[in-house]
Amino acid sequence: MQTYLSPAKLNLDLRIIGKLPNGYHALESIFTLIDLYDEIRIAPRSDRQIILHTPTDGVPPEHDLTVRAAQALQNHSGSLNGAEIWLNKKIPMGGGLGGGSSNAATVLLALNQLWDCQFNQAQLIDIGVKLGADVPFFIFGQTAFARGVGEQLQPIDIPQQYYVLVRPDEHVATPKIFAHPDLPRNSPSNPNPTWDNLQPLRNDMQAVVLQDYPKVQAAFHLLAQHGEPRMTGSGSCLFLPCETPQLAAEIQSRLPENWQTWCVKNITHSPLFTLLSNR
Ligand SMILES: C[C@@](CO)(OP(=O)(O)O)[C@H](O)COP(=O)(O)OP(=O)(O)OC[C@H]1O[C@@H](n2ccc(N)nc2=O)[C@H](O)[C@@H]1O
Ligand SMILES: Nc1ncnc2c1ncn2[C@@H]1O[C@H](COP(=O)(O)OP(=O)(O)O)[C@@H](O)[C@H]1O
Repeated sequence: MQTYLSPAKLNLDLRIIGKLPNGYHALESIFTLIDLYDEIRIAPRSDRQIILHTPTDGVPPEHDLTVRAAQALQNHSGSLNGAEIWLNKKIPMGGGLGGGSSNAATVLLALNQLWDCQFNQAQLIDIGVKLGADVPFFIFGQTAFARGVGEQLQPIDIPQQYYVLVRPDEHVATPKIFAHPDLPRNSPSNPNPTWDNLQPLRNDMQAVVLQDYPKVQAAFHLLAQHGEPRMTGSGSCLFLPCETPQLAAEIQSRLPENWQTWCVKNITHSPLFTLLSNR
């Protein structure tokens, strides 16, 4: 049985450029993968049952994005197969790291191969976006500039970076931030995005989160003593870019011991990239 690594993401830059007809916000964002992974083992079954052997606290198995992704693929392909799934979660949930979306993308890519569905990348993205706005990026599987709600993707070159990643002890409700009256919603669109012309990088959701969540603000100010931290997605995780892994480790060692912290780096491609033979 194969083990698949399901990576986390950071939004290195995130701008809100307007609203879409369906009320969702139109975003432009640099997404990168980082080397913090959940592990997923999958064994195909010859009946249609989908069994998650390792439910996560607080997530009923039928709501788990691994199960929902497998069911979505069954529905779209008409496959008569099923799957047994084991999920070892290491990516904190609800922190803007996209773990659930990554798990969904991993299951779609793996079962597309194991069930021989032969969907190409664009077809899997169409199936995936209905499970969550970040799923298309994880199927795309490489550093990307995203538009729309995150489903229009193009590759973008970015430098190798190391990050101190911090999970403040606070849960930020994404819908509340998108509905916030003070959220900026009119950043100009960038027709030709590059790493250089997007400087200085920013996250349009950050100011309202810092304003409303004191623990995120406190973590931000402490990290700011060592560099220029930013928030990923709608938070609450913060990352501090560092030029070397040594510097990241040294800064991490000076942070309060009761904080949840990691030293991570960006990776150019997902470990799942090779599963898409039919790009
Ligand atoms: C902000 C981002 C950036 O990567 O990441 P996360 O913080 O979730 O990791 C995503 O766009 C998060 O998209 P997604 O994960 O699908 O958001 P959900 O929690 O499902 O959205 C909750 C609610 O936020 C609003 N919403 C969401 C996305 C969007 N582009 N515009 C919106 O207005 C909608 O009202 C939606 O019902
Ligand atoms: N396999 C899964 N892993 C993580 N979260 C999941 C999963 N399945 C369902 N969820 C739900 O999705 C929510 C968002 O999770 P996640 O993608 O990790 O965070 P975020 O959207 O902040 O990046 C979780 O709070 C949880 O309720």
